[in-house]
Amino acid sequence: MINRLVEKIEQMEAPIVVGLDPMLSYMPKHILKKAYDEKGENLEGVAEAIWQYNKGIIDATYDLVPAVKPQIAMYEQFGLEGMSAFKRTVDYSKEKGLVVIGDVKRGDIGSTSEAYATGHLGKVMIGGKEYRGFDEDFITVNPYLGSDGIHPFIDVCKEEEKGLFILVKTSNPSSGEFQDQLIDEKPLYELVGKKVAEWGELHMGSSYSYIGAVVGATYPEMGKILRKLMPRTYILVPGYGAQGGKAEDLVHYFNKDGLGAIINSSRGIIAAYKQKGYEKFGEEGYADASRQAVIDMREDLRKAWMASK
Ligand SMILES: O=C(O)c1cc(=O)[nH]c(=O)n1[C@@H]1O[C@H](COP(=O)(O)O)[C@@H](O)[C@H]1O
Repeated sequence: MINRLVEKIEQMEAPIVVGLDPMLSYMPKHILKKAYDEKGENLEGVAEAIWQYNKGIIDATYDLVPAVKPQIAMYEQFGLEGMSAFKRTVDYSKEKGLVVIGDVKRGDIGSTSEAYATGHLGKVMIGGKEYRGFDEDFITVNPYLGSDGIHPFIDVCKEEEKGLFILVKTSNPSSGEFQDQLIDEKPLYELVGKKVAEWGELHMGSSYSYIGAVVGATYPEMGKILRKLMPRTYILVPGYGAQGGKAEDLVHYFNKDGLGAIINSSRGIIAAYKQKGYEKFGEEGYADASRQAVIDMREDLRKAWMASK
């Protein structure tokens, strides 16, 4: 799957992931009303609205971007109905040829990680028949429990030709509280980055490993160091746009081949119609606004890359 992701990034000249983090406050009124009229003003109605909203964005952007990243918490908050909107979103995105990164941030003791890996990336056999759970292509994983919490995910990825993005340095303001702590004079995120690179060397696609890393756009100096520490690791970079990450900060997350990083934007794309510069689209045109936001992001990244040469 890492090879397919890299190929799609190259073909589309867009190292961009659309983050599908639907929030009710972004939902255009016409979508909410239609869903409530059909399914009732309840969890089922909300789940229907989420699905319709996502479908509009996927239809408007799938020919421009290689991947989407549905963030499971945004669905989970609406219980089973929300989770079924998550699954519909995963399946539909795959039908449209998108690589799906399930942002699930799992990680536990070995046996529990095994079950998470099966549910999100693998399969179960029941009565001699094969069943798949959420079946994303990649998932995000939290490495804090150590190797035995990570190996079950790697094993399933190897078998299924899928992949991981392991949290190394996160984009949030307090990420340094633990991640920047020094151990033998090295910050923890560097130790984790080294470990991710080691796991990655043993699990390679053609030019990059299918064991990737997450490094936030909001810490560009650390991104630069981590890029060098993990040369063959694909880096998923959240924090562009809404969290303040700028295109010029991101050039060092890429290798000289122009590859090695994929930048996520969630609110900046899916709620573009609410933002300055996109007013002309209005609520009805939210999906067209998201398409325009992808085009603008691609241009922003391209310009910064060219300026760095
Ligand atoms: O794993 C992630 O995707 C992630 C890691 C991180 O360090 N920071 C971070 O913001 N994210 C996710 O990336 C998305 C960022 O959303 P926006 O800030 O709206 O672009 C959310 O889904 C976050 O959960």
